[in-house]
Amino acid sequence: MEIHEHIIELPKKVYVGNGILSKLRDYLFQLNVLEPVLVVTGPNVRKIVIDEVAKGLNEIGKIEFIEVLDSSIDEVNRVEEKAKQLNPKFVLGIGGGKTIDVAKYVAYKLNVNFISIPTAPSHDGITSPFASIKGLGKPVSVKAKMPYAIIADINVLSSAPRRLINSGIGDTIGKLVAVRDWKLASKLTGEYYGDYTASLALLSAKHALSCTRIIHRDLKYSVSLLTEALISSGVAMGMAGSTRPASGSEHLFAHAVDLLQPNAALHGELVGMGSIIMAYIHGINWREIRNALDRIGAPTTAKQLGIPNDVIIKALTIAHTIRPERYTILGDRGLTWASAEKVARDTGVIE
Ligand SMILES: NC(=O)C1=CN([C@@H]2O[C@H](COP(=O)(O)OP(=O)(O)OC[C@H]3O[C@@H](n4cnc5c(N)ncnc54)[C@H](OP(=O)(O)O)[C@@H]3O)[C@@H](O)[C@H]2O)C=CC1
Ligand SMILES: O=C(CO)COP(=O)(O)O
Ligand SMILES: [Zn+2]
Repeated sequence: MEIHEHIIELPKKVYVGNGILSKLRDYLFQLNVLEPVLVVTGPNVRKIVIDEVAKGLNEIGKIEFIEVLDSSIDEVNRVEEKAKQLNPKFVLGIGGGKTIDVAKYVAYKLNVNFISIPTAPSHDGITSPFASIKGLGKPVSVKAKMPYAIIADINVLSSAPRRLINSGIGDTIGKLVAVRDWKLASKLTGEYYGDYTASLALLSAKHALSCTRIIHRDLKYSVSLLTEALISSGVAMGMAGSTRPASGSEHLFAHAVDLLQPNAALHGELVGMGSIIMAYIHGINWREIRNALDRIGAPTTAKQLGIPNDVIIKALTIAHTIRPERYTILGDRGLTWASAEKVARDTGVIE
């Protein structure tokens, strides 16, 4: 068997627990965080966590905050300009996926340490060495910095709006399809398939499925399970050196919808919906995925998201063009309009 040559990137420390943001100061000392520090956050998040964060950062020394509105290259450039003036030793990203991506990408460009402090369990970029930046020419993620450390406060994460929590479940359930696509590609094209990283991604998906059964009675425990699943999916990406274990045809559908109708839905919501359709095409248990998403109130129909049927069908017909180098069940030619309409109707995604 040929040995695949690769570099494994992993975070140095991962702190997970209830109310641990109050110990931010201690963690930063443990991590030898040196000033100046640039804190990248978002306008909503800043209001929610600012007091706790400010307390923790008080004794560090020179700190500056910057708020980002989206994960566009323009926002990256703005944060980078600020960073160049400050010359930070550490960049902290505090917020949802977009904020973390911008912070992570700027830290990568300037080669400074990055600490990931998620405030919503909505995506697996919490730990991955990749960032989704809009305006770089492709709707998919690019190489960025593996977080030096992650501080995941379950109190904060479980207080996030339920829609964001559900979205993280959708992003994670997507791995059931992504791993299928990867295995298929390895059989058809000879692409390297990493058994270990694929298993890790699948394990995350299985735990996300369990979350859908227990979240009604134990939100905090479910969010802690989900957070670990998101972290280990990110670790799978770091080990694989690519997002392959975590992103297949279900993500291509999500990226395609995002291109056709930007901001129509959260990333994980579209991934969840894409997973239903792609599982159907793979011939695996798509009903289990749909039922799991229904159970938690995550969207399983285009109507729930206010997305017109034509957008869903068009997205399915262009999904294979989004990342042609990554083979999936959609093949090289993708779906015709008629077959896209049929799969979307058969799965109940469109009426
Ligand atoms: N790098 C990677 O490997 C991955 C990247 N992604 C990317 O992540 C992004 C999706 O992230 P997602 O988090 O879903 O969306 P956003 O980052 O857009 O966050 C959605 C909203 O939630 C708010 N928010 C965050 N935390 C809280 C909280 N605790 N309470 C109240 N509001 C909160 C944010 O506020 P505010 O306005 O303050 O930001 C924002 O308005 C996509 O761009 C996707 O491509 C997804 C998966 C993997
Ligand atoms: O969202 C991701 C993993 O959940 C990253 O996927 P992409 O590489 O397709 O952007
Ligand atoms: Zn994703």
